[in-house]
Amino acid sequence: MHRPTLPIQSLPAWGRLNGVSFHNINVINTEGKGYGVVSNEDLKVTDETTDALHLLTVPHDLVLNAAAVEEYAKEDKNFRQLLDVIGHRSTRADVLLFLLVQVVLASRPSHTDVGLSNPWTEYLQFLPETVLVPTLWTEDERLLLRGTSLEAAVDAKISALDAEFEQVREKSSDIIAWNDLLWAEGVPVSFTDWIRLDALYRSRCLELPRSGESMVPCIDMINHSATPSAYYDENPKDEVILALRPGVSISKDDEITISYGDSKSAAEMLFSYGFIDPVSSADSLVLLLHPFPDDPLAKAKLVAFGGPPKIHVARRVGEEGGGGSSSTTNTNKNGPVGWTSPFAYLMCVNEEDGLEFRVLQQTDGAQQLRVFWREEDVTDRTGDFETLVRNHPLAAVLRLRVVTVVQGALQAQLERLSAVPDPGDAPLQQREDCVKTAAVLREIEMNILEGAIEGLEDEKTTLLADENVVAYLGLTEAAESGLAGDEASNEPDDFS
Ligand SMILES: C[S@@+](CC[C@H](N)C(=O)[O-])C[C@H]1O[C@@H](n2cnc3c(N)ncnc32)[C@H](O)[C@@H]1O
Repeated sequence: MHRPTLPIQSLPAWGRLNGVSFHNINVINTEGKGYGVVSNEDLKVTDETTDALHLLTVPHDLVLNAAAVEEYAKEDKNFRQLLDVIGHRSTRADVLLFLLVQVVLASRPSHTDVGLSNPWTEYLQFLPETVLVPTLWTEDERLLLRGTSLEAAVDAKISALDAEFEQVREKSSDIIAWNDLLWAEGVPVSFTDWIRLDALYRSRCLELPRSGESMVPCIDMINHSATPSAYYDENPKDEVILALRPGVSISKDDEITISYGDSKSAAEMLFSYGFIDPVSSADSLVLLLHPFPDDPLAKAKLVAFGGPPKIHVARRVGEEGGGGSSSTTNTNKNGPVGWTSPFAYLMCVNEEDGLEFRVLQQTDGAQQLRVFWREEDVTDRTGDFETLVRNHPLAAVLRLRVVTVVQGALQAQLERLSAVPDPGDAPLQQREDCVKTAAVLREIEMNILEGAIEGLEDEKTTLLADENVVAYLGLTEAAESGLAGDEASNEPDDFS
C-alpha cells in the first residue's frame, strides 16, 4: 500500500491545529534514533521547585486507546460495523484496526464513501516508515537471532500476526464498502502493512496512570534513556503532560528523554522497540521448556498446567557475585543467576512419585481433568509443584531431576547460541543495525546462560552428596544390576 508522509517540520502546525502545546522543545531528526525531542532553551528544575516544568501538553481527546476507538465508532457507522465484527478482543486489536483504517484513508484521499478522517489520519503520516523490531527484519536478518530467546518468539509472533491479518481480511471482505476500500482499490493492504502497524503500536504505546494502555501523539516522539530527564503523567483535566524531572538541568539542544522501563530484558527491548540499552535492560531471559517426548503424561501435564511451559532465568539484582552493584540502572552484571520454572517440577514427577490424573464426569455431561498429588486434589496448584514436592520423602531426588532438566535445556540453548551459523552459498543481506543489535543480545544471553548453568552445576554437586539421593541412586543401581545381570551399568541414574 502506498503511504503518504509528512515532514516532521510540519508537526508544530499539526499540534497547534489539534490543541497540543509545545513549551521550549522541538522535534528533530536525531543521530541513529529516528526522531527525538530537544530543548530549545536552557532549563533547570531544582529539587525545591514545587511546580513541575511542563514541556508538552496533549489534550485527552487525542489519546488513542480502546475507549477512544469506541468513541470514534459512535460517529462513524461504517467503522462501527467493522469494529463489531473484528474488534473488542483487546485494546491492541481495536487500536490496530483503527490505525489500519486511518492509513488507508490517507492513502486513498479520493475515496470518501467510508471512514471519517480525524487528527490521527494525518498524524500517522509523521511516523517513521520502519521500526527495527525483528518482526520487520528480513529472513536473512532473522538468522542473526538463531539460538537467542527471540528466535522462537519472533517466529511465533509472525505466525500470530499472519492469522490475525487473515481474519481481518476475511471478515472485512464480507462488508462491501470495506472490501472495496481495503482490498479491491489500487494497491491493497499487505501483510507487511499489518506487521508495520503492529510494530508502530508496540514501540509507541505507553501505560498512562488513568487511561491505561494508550498511544499519545507527540509524547511518542520521545526517546529512551537509562538516565531520563523527563516523565509523562496525566493532569486533573486528563491531558497528558511531559514534565522535566526534579533536579534536572538541560542545556539548549540537549535531547529530552524518558525511561521505557528498567525491568524489560534485552530480548523484550529488541522485540518491542528494535534497540537494546544494555545499561537499563534487565539481565534475564525466558525460554520454552519442552516436555519429555516419551512421557505418556506429557499432554495431560500441559493441559493441566494451563500455560506455556517456560524457564525464566534472571540475574539476582542486589546480590554480589564477582563484583558490581545494582541500582535503578542494572549495572550488576556479575551477580548470581537464578531461575524459576514451575512446569519443570510438574514435568519431573510421575505416577510412581504420587501424580495421578483423573477425568471426572460432570452433571452436565462435560468432562473435567483433575490432578492428584499423593491422593490430594491439586488441580488448582499445578503451578506450585515446587512447594508440593518439598514434603515428599524423595524431595532431594525430585529436585535433582528438575535441576538436571533445567540445566540440560539451558546447555542446549547455549550450544545453539554459540554455534556459528553456516553462511550458505549466497551472501546474506543484513542491515548493519540488525547485525550490531543481535550481537549485543547474543552476548547478554550467553552471559546469563553461562551464569545459570554454573549455579545449576553447583547445586547438582550438592544434591548428589545428599544422603537420600545417594541411597536412592544406590538402590536404583542395585535394582538395575539385579535385572541386567552381567550387563549392569555403573552409569548414574538418567535424571532426564
Ligand atoms: C516512542 S518512539 C520514539 C520516537 C522515535 N525515535 C521516532 O522516530 O518516531 C520509540 C522508538 O524510538 C527509537 N528509540 C528510542 N529510544 C532509543 C534509544 N535509546 N536508542 C535507539 N533507538 C531509540 C526506537 O526505534 C523505538 O522503537
